[in-house]
Amino acid sequence: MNEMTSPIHVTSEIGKLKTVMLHRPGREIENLTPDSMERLLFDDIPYLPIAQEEHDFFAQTLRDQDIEVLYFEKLAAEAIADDDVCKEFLQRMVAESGYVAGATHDALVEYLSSMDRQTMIDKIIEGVRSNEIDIARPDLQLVAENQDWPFLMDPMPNAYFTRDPQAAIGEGISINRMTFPARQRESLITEYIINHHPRFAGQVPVWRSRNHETHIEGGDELVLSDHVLAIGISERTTADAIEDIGRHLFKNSDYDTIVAISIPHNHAMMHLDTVFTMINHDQFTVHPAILDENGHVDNWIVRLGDNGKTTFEHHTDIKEVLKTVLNKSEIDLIPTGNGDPIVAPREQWNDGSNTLTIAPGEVVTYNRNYVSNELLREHGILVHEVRSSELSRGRGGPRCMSCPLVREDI
Ligand SMILES: NC(=[NH2+])NCCC[C@H](N)C(=O)O
Repeated sequence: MNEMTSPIHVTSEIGKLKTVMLHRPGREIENLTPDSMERLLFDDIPYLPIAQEEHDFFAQTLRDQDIEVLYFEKLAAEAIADDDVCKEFLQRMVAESGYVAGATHDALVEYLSSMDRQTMIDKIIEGVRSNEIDIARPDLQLVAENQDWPFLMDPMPNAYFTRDPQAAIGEGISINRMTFPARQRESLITEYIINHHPRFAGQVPVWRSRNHETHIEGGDELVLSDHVLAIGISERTTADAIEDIGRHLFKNSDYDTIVAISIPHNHAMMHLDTVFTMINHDQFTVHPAILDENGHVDNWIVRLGDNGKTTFEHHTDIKEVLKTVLNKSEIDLIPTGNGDPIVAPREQWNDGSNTLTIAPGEVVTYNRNYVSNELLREHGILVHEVRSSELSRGRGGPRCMSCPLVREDI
């Protein structure tokens, strides 16, 4: 199958983007509080109406480039159109929210079942407050555990970072086991979209499902070419998960090489794509803080050896590794914030390295990172800037906020 017939087709980070999945931030954002935001992986509370304006501007910027924009929440509502599928989905969603059976479980299922499909999905993402439903005979869980917590079902404020719960690779997808409870239910929604939405059902190989103990997130999964991936070993992605997805890809797809890159395990750099992105055939952005004084970073080339086992080779010179695996004579690594000791960390914090490439040498970035943007232009890149005051408070930029589903081959 090729990009014309397959619902998913992503053989690079840079091929002309044709179809992308976004989520428009909704009332889940207004369910953040100072007490919950850290656990919900936010550093501040965005002002929703402006965040939505900014997000609409982002979506329109993509549409203006002839990119088809699909919305996660809409696909989800369509995926559960069938009554039995919807029932099963609700059962699993409420269970993963902490209620396997009992009065609270029953009340939540009944409450959500009374809504039309779109309202139901929006509500699940928004979260359900304790005072929204009357539970006549509370169960032990409600009485003993939920006293001080205002939610029966937690909001999913990170849903607008559609990059992470899944990643399109070739004609297939990885449906990700997320690291933190704050995000784990997002990929349950993905699972229903892939298994039940008519656009995808039965047509998309799943390279790795969310039924795993070790985790991997889309922000760490970079598709460098039609046979090479780069995957971050990070706060969110374990080496075990990388080898696991490698075993499946090496056997069942054209992918034969993974460059596993070790990055610091911290909140500012939670995924590889916050410090390293591909923007052209031979150009990358890189945050200088992941490199040592020689410009090196620990990385391993993972391949398939004899007898179905993976092999790995340790390297440090990432430039040389990229030249080898991509078969290029030169690689241009463009430092975030021009490598300045103040500008680089400041702009990285607001996703100055998190570029979404929409065609070779053409990217979408946040307008606030003006030093990095200027530098990209000096390196010959065409930059579309989008508004970023409120969206950036969730620690994600244009790459995090988008899940490419179809790109042209390069
Ligand atoms: N691909 C990315 N870098 N995504 C950023 C996600 C940010 C989100 N608040 C989280 O911590 O999960």
